[in-house]
Amino acid sequence: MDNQSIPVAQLTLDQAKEEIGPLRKQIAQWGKEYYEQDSPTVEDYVYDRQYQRLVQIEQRFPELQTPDSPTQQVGGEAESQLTKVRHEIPMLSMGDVFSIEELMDFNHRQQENRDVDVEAEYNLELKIDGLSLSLVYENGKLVQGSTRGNGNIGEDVTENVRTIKSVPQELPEPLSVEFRGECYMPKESFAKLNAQREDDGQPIFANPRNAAAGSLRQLDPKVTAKRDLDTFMYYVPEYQKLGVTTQAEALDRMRELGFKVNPHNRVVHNRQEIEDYINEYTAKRDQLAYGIDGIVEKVNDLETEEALGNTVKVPRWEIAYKFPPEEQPTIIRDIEWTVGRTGNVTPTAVMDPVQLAGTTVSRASLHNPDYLKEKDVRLGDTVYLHKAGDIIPEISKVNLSKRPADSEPYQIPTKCPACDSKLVHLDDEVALRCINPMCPAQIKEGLAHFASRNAMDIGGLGPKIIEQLWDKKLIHDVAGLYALTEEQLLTLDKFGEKSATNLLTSINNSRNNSVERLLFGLGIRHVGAKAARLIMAHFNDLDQLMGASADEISAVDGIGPTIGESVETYFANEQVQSLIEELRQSGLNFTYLGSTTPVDESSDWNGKRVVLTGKLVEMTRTEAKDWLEAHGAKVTGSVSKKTDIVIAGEKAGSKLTKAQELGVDVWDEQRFSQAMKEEQ
Ligand SMILES: NC(=O)c1ccc[n+]([C@@H]2O[C@H](COP(=O)([O-])OP(=O)(O)OC[C@H]3O[C@@H](n4cnc5c(N)ncnc54)[C@H](O)[C@@H]3O)[C@@H](O)[C@H]2O)c1
Ligand SMILES: [Zn+2]
Repeated sequence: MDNQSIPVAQLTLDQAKEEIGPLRKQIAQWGKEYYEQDSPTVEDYVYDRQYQRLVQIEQRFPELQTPDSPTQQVGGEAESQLTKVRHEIPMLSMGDVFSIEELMDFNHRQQENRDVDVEAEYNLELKIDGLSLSLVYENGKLVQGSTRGNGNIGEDVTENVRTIKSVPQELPEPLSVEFRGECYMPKESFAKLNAQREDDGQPIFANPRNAAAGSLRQLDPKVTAKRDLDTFMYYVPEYQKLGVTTQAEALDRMRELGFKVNPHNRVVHNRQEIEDYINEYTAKRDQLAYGIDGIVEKVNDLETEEALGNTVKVPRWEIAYKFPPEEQPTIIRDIEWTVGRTGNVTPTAVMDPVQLAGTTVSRASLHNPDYLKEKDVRLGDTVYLHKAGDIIPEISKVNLSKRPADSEPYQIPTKCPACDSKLVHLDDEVALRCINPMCPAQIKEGLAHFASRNAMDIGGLGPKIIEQLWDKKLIHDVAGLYALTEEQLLTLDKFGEKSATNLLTSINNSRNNSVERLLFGLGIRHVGAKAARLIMAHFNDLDQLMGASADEISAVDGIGPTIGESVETYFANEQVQSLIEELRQSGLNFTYLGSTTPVDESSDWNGKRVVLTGKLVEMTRTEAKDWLEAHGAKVTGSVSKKTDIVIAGEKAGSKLTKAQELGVDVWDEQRFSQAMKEEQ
């Protein structure tokens, strides 16, 4: 997607051809994650932006349109193990606009339709953030509930739907009609569910909509029953069967029949009324118990609606106005400092929880003391929170008018929160560090790193287990892992024989790893997975490496003096030497068996061309480069049109300028480090 910077209006046909394939692939992938797996990896408006671009390219170059483009398809495939259901009347998606101007344009175009006489009366409704649901009644009895799926084929969720309290099993009249609406999870239930899942160590849902979808699309209705799902019904395709003529009447009629219908709809006739409604609900949005992501405008007269009809993907009689990305005020309650593996001590703001773009946010990184001082964030301050890069919660600014009178500048700690030793700034780094080698926080992080996938790859040894092993004094360094017994493991919380055996097996297997994994796992500063591989491919044996000088190490192709010195200093340390001896006694393999450190091909970074520029704060350039390469990215020295991402640290110069000129995606360090965390 190299041309992304070029406005669609200026694209040549060749450029458009080049861009459109990968763009479609990306959108289809996001769609799959969102619709089928209920687990999106990007925020909605990241998706929307790319989707809009695809729409525009296809409009400008109709010859590039294909029937399998995501712009021609509704949702995802009904791929789960649930039984499939065919929708006699397709369940469609909806067009969207992002401003009142665009909405007015849509209305004008619609009213100028030569075949249909459109009277400008609209019914406005809230756009509920859930998933579409179809309910079929025969003779007044609920006979089928289904999801939208790809619009033509959905999933049968009848038994699951029967567990939802707001869905009537029987209507007061013997009607045979299909009703449609939204199944959603109230905000509070969503927050509770996620908190529960976090406690249980299960993955959390990205937003209420995905939580609702994940809960409704269950094989076992008992699971659905435990989730707090609710519904708002809003559409009857065969409205004649209800004897109504307008959308507003249809809603009233559904209410009479015992459905839950959202009370906030309003019939409007002009721009002013539309704007009033939008403004009103933009403001009220946060007070609602359920998530809404916009406003739906529908032609009120149902005969007109029918005459306008649909495209293959969206109705011509309705449109969604999407709310702009959010910013929320909240209050700083605490600033927490955490110690990383390299002793890097970083502040995190802890705030009153707020709903931000569909998720509950209560923490945001403040990165380092300089950043904190620059923002002048203080305890008790009211701040505005938004999602940087559409994903990362970030404090945009302090609301000074609300600063308490007795407020004082925040005091940066001088001592390590984990071991109480004095914190320092190493060679002019912005980062604060604890340099106590016995610091428990660092050792625990070090253990987690040692066990991680690209290092010793010890499955089952996560942070919670490490914490317990540490607290029970069962281990104090990585060598201790190899002395653990089943008996000891059985004393851990919720640890049965099976978990104990599994963990012991993975620890045992790790003894045979090729040595570059061990070298990387030791967590020597600047030595990433790739550097470890290059070094061990050259020295072959850990003893050889330990006998080598900084110069000899730096002489290895691809390894610079910083790494050379760091490795030499590390192995010169007596404590390190006795650790290595212990590891040898434990039977660890010290030789290079040919590279086994995998390049992570499933990573989003695989195949991306990345340029690093400027000074990074949380990590060194080498660390960043190694990490990127281990995730399949190609790190190059200069910016060109082929570059996918430029990661710009502080004081970035000409490369940044060039990237901006070429419109290459520029990321700051925060965004990158967040992405790194998400890949772990
Ligand atoms: N983050 C991601 O990776 C990702 C991927 C795919 C799609 N998405 C998001 O999904 C959305 C597109 O999905 P879509 O095609 O399902 O469209 P949509 O969800 O934006 O709009 C259509 C749906 O709105 C719902 N709706 C809610 N209230 C309604 C009301 N009062 N009247 C009528 N319909 C109402 C219906 O279920 C309907 O199917 C976009 O917001 C997009 O950002 C995100
Ligand atoms: Zn410490």
